[in-house]
Amino acid sequence: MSGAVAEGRPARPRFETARVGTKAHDWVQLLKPRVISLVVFTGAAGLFMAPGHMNPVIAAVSILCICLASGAAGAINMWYDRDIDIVMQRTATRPIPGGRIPADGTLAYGLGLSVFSVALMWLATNALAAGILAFSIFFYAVIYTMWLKRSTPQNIVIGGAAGAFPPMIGWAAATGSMSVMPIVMFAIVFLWTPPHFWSLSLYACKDYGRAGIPMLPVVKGARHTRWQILIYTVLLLAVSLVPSFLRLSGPLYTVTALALGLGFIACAVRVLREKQDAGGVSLNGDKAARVSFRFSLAYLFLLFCGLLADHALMGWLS
Ligand code: HEM
Ligand SMILES: CC(C)=CCC/C(C)=C/CC/C(C)=C/COP(=O)(O)OP(=O)(O)O
Repeated sequence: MSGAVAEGRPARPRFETARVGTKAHDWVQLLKPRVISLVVFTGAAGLFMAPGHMNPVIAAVSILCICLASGAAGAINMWYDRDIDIVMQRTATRPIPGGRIPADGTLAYGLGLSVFSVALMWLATNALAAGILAFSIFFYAVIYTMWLKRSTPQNIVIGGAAGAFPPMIGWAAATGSMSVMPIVMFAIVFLWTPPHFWSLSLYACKDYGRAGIPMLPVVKGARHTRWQILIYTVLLLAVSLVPSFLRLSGPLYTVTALALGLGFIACAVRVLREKQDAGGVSLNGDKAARVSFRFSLAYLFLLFCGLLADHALMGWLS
């Protein structure tokens, strides 16, 4: 089965698909390693925030499982999306559209790693962690990639849940149970995903239009997307302060969340005020949106660093 290409889509443009790196490098690229790095960090943060002491070897295996599962889901995503990746400039040189890795091999690789990571998580920790891990793979590979991505401009709002599960998986691996803290961490990543992705989509909009993907700027326009980015950064600031209101974290985290949240809102305001035409399209090469996308990555990393540092400090002081 392959992802259906919408009828009437323009013939694929010619992009540079020259060989990039080695075969081993290509197999690693199928896992979306740079995205994994942040996914794994949020999973590890969930694990380290959990109460009690976890055997360090089991902790390392749990983090490895999140890494492999996230990569597996990324490989299945690349297998299914091979028909649209080839028409988008940003993705045209990926291993499958570049003709360097066969599609069937990618599917087998993704499915194999999925089964392996879930089974290993179950053996090493518990059924709850393995269950949420399996559901995350399913959510990203099937619900987001095969269904929502091609059918609704709310694709990444709902689909963003897939990338928000890792803190819950980390916590479940450490405790075998669920609690308010990992659910708040889930909510933070969930609300972070729209401004993260829509910032990028503002300057990758032509690519998505060409591929027939109903991303928000393609369907509702750039101006609507700019407002949505601002709305979500405000919601994100509010939710990021929940651990402080519930007294689950201390002043170090509160200051970090406030500073980063206000910084992200400032980025969103700059995106909104960017020099633009009547349709909201930037006249400035989407400079503000590029800054906002880069800030989103720093935001999530530093916010969770703040949470961990605060947790360590409170433990040390008590
Ligand atoms: C449905 C949810 C999400 C969507 C649609 C999305 C989309 C994207 C896209 C299209 C890129 C550019 C990748 C490229 O050019 O190859 C990107 C980059 C990135 N995303 Fe996301 N993302 C989502 C969720 C997440 C989550 C949950 C995380 C981690 C917690 C994350 C971390 C990253 C990182 C670290 C990069 C930079 C990769 C690089 O430097 O090449 N994303 N995202
Ligand atoms: C534990 C586990 C399974 C976690 C899953 C985490 C995860 C990989 C979340 C989604 C991140 C992402 C890069 C989405 C983009 O997909 P896209 O298809 O819209 O982007 P593309 O056009 O670059 O392929």
